[in-house]
Amino acid sequence: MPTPFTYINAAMSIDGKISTRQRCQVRISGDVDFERMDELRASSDAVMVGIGTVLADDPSLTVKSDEKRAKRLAKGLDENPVRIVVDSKARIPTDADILRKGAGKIIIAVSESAAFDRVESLRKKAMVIMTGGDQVDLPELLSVLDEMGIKSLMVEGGAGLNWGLVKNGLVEEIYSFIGNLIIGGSNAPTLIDGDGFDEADMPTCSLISAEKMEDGVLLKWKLKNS
Ligand SMILES: NC(=O)c1ccc[n+]([C@@H]2O[C@H](COP(=O)([O-])OP(=O)(O)OC[C@H]3O[C@@H](n4cnc5c(N)ncnc54)[C@H](O)[C@@H]3O)[C@@H](O)[C@H]2O)c1
Ligand SMILES: Nc1nc(=O)c(N)c(NC[C@H](O)[C@H](O)[C@H](O)COP(=O)(O)O)[nH]1
Repeated sequence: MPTPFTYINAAMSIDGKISTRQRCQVRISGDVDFERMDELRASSDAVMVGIGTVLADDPSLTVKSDEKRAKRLAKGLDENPVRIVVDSKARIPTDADILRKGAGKIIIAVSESAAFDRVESLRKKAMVIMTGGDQVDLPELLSVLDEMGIKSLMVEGGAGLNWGLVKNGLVEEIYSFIGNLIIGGSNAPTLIDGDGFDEADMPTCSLISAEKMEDGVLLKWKLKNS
């Protein structure tokens, strides 16, 4: 089944954490990285996050630069990419920034385990795609997105969604900015959490580039998915 070109973009600490043990947002990267992230958003058909990220960070996932939004409009695109939340149980608050801020299509991906009334109230604010029994079926979801014309998909975390996508062999590239701080804590989320791989199943990557950026480094990896 065809799926979009899917890549993860994240910022992590020296010790691989993407936020604190309390799951509080931490400023890991500086303005240069946020500008790069905005460029990626503007050049992608869609941007996706997990519900954990919405509940922790309340992102809007909009393109921040007026110039980049104008460029998208000039190309006949919406000013923002399609914004997608993977939210198996339809837990997203109706006043989440993603539902309130910015123009363009919003998709909430739920599973059959989501409460009917939650799903119905979300339908008033966003398009709802239902896949999977207890959890969203990520391969099926990505295939539906591809059929809808979404050919490039930027994933902005968090740790659980990143795991689900990598485990299913759906991620082609990972861009991680490593900032100059140490967060620590065995319960702080890392770039990829979940159950973890057995050694025989660990995906390997080839390094696309390593670039010094501010007081950190931007690593770009290509996964060798079988
Ligand atoms: N530094 C960064 O670049 C960055 C970016 C995004 C998020 N974060 C941090 O990550 C943390 C959130 O990560 P998280 O792991 O708690 O939440 P998450 O955003 O990864 O969402 C996880 C949720 O996705 C849902 N899900 C549905 N179907 C799934 C499937 N098939 N596989 C996996 N998940 C599925 C589940 O409900 C799961 O609880 C926050 O602390 C946030 O600040 C950091
Ligand atoms: N590149 C990057 N550097 C960081 O230091 C950091 N903490 C994030 N974290 C990503 C996170 O998901 C943010 O919450 C969204 O980038 C916010 O998105 P909005 O501006 O609300 O659209 N990302």
